[in-house]
Amino acid sequence: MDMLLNPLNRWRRLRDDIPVMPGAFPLVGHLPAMVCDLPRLLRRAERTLGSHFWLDFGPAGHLMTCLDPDALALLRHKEVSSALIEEMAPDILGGTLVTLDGSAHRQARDGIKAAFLPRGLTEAGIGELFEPIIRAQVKAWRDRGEVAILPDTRNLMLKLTFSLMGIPAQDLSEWHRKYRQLLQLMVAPPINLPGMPLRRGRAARDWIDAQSRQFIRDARARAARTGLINDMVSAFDCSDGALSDDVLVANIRLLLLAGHETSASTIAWMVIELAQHPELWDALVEEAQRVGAVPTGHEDLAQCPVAEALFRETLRMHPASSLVPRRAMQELQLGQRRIPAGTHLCIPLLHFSTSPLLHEAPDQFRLGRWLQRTEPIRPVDMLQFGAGPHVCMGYHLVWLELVQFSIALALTMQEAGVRPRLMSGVEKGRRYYPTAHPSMTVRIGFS
Ligand code: HEM
Repeated sequence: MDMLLNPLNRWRRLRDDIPVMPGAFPLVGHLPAMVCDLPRLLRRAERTLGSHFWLDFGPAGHLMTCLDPDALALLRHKEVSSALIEEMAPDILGGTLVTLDGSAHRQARDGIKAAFLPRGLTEAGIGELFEPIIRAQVKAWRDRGEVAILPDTRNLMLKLTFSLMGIPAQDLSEWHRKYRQLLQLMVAPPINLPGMPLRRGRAARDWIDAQSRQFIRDARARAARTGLINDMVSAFDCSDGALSDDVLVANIRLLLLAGHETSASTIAWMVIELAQHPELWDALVEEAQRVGAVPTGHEDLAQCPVAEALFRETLRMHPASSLVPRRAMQELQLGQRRIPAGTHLCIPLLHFSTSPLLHEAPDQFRLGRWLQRTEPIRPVDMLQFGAGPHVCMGYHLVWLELVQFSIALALTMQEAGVRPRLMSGVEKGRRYYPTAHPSMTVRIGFS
């Protein structure tokens, strides 16, 4: 960690009476430590400064980070705005519904949300659409015998996301490259020169948006085609000009991005955990053999409690969205502190997801905490998806695809008499921000 903090920035300062975490670098602030070892940064800040402190997000400025569980209530607070997200990532998320508040947000969300609820997913036959794609991917892994897991789950998620949206899966490797460049904008230094991440990221955003405009034109030309883009275009065209094509393009960009990185990382972690816990693999195989086929409808998911527990525990231990930004619109009480109006806030989902205040033995990967519970899932049990008006729209979709994936993996590998095995270390190279994911080099063998 010491290497990731600036040794020349040691003095303690206060802003609005709240301590600023020392160790920020010029231009990039605490971003190096946030990207490479966020848990340790948060632990150190808590130990030395208490539950409220400022982190320096480089170009995005300082965000007041709160480790008191009261911070979770900010996600539902009427006087807390999401507009800060647009200021922090204008090139990636500008104009998307995740940055809007109040009725503007509701209007944009209403146009899409039904398609992501269990009924919408079932009516559109998403489970049936995904099943052969997932099956083909795990069969390819079985045949190859060993894979670099994250690049492969990203590839799988891109295929699934494209099929969901109704986009033909062409140029997947080019899309991957553009995604990586786009995401770099979240941590890019503000230097707009050729070859720099900022310049490359903006070019990637323009490329992705140009593709989306073409998809929209195609959807309008062939209105009978199915897929989410078609539904979105129809909903937007019915809004009598209230919603422009720019909004549509921005929200397609959001959906392509939101559904890709986060789910790919979660699936990769799921396989890594299965490779590290042979007893969990055995329990999953037993369940897969009992159900006998990959489930396709939401109503079938209840038959797969082990796979569901695996989905929930993987996300609890490895939440893909680690930090959520907000702005206080008026003075707020947060834990023991008064927070002035206008304060930029950071809600560390990663911290709460693995907090002993919310979970017994939080560092242990235990399916039992889900399998043995008798009460229904509460919002705090799925905080990895946020909460309140902006709660993730992809929750039911991710649940479906992760259960489908784990059952398909267990059936395919069991038939071949093999199981997943970890072929490399997992700690080196893992990342926590802007999205959390395992190292690109983690390898899994099937033998
Ligand atoms: C493991 C996978 C995923 C995780 C951990 C995750 C996490 C999150 C979180 C934390 C938020 C709230 C952001 C905020 O409050 O500022 C969010 C919002 C959102 N997510 Fe997800 N997400 C996942 C997958 C997906 C998928 C598959 C889709 C769709 C294809 C999706 C679509 C969205 C959208 C559209 C929003 C914005 C909702 C709004 O602002 O009203 N997500 N997600």
